[in-house]
Amino acid sequence: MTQLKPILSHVDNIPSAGKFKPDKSSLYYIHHRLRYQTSLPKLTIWSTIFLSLIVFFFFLSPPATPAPRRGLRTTTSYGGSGWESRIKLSAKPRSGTGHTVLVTGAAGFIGAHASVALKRRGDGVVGLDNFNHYYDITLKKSRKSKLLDRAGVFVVEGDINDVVLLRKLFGLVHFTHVLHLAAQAGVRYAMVNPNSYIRSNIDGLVNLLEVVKSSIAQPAIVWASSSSVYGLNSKVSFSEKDRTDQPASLYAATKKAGEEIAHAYNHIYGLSITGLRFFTVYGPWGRPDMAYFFFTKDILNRKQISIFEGPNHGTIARDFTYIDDIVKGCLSAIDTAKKSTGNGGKKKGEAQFRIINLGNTSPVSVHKLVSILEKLLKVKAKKKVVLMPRNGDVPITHANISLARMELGRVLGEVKKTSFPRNNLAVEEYGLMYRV
Ligand SMILES: O=C(O)[C@H]1O[C@H](OP(=O)(O)OP(=O)(O)OC[C@H]2O[C@@H](n3ccc(=O)[nH]c3=O)[C@H](O)[C@@H]2O)[C@H](O)[C@@H](O)[C@@H]1O
Repeated sequence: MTQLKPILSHVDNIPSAGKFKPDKSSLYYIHHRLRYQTSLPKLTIWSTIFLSLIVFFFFLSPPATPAPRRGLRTTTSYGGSGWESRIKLSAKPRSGTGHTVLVTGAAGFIGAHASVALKRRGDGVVGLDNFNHYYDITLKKSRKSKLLDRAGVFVVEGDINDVVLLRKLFGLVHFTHVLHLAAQAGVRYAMVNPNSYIRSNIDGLVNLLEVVKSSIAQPAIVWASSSSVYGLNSKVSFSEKDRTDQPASLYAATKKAGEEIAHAYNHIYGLSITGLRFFTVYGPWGRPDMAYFFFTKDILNRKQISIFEGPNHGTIARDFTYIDDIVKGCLSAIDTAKKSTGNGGKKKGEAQFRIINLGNTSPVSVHKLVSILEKLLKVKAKKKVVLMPRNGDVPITHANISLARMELGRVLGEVKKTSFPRNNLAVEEYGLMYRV
């Protein structure tokens, strides 16, 4: 500051040109000033040429990134009459008695199967999916083009955290139900990317419930919870009455939090909500992060697989549940869901609140899973038995589905006890990955 001040005051005291006998430092200043003044026209010319060149090359070259498509990603570009009419068409049930269902996570494993089943039986369906990169996006795109498009289900590419989009959808269509399956799945990945679980399973859920509760005709909600909420519970089989306050992973904790959040919205706003606790769902078009899927791939590629074991060679087992049974459970939950009692954010009376297990009721050990795969693939697996890492897994899951049988009656009566896998699914799925 002390050095700056004299310099600045000197500059301030420069008189106008001509009446002034410059000292050395003033000369220096004037020299620069003159140079600047004389080079100004030149600078202007060069700048104009330079800018023209930029503009010329900008129009000549192709865009580095594609322009945002209408109705996708950015909230400002949603809409357009074409986009809206496709949504309305997809939302239209075949008959007056059909439901109109918004399926979130429609390009996901369970979402795609459930959307197609709803559409095929005559319900109106609009899908919503953010096509994130948790696993190979080509699989999601293939589910869309080969299952959903063919069945006539329009999928909006967007996020459940996008409130503007959600409001737009609820303004366009009077959904009778929301089948909320969009979530960050996977037990072990929660240690890699914990925030994605909060974003999808907590923030996303709350955003959706906020929009649903404010809508004029509140739809009933059926959503995906998880068997993982039983956590460290050691009592089998798992009944809905058992404790669920000891999650073993952040994933499980977010699903449990979801159940509590759902209860609050049911209590305050009269939203009809059914949470389905899915037990390790498998089948065609399944998720590549699940053991049956990557075991198949690795066995075929002669790569070593790790089989988890508990302490003292304890068996690790899962109540693997076939996708068709889960889809039946979802549809039945929709059919038996009572209407929400509120509208526009106001509760008019008590509303239905359910939490229901959906599982096969016959746990299969990981060893058994691998031996079934070996038999089907006709390849001996390179197995390495390792102590189950403490990264969210639990030793065993086993569903008690008495409540499902009671509540979902008609449809779940058909759930058969299946041997695992019911057919050559894992192999089919592997083939599928290579066709996409
Ligand atoms: O039912 C559920 O609630 C959960 O089911 C699955 O989670 P998980 O049962 O862990 O399914 P996989 O990841 O396919 O694992 C199946 C079995 O293989 C075991 N495993 C996994 C990976 C591995 O390398 N080795 C191994 O032995 C696991 O411990 C587990 O017993 C899903 O990934 C979750 O999204 C879902 O919520």
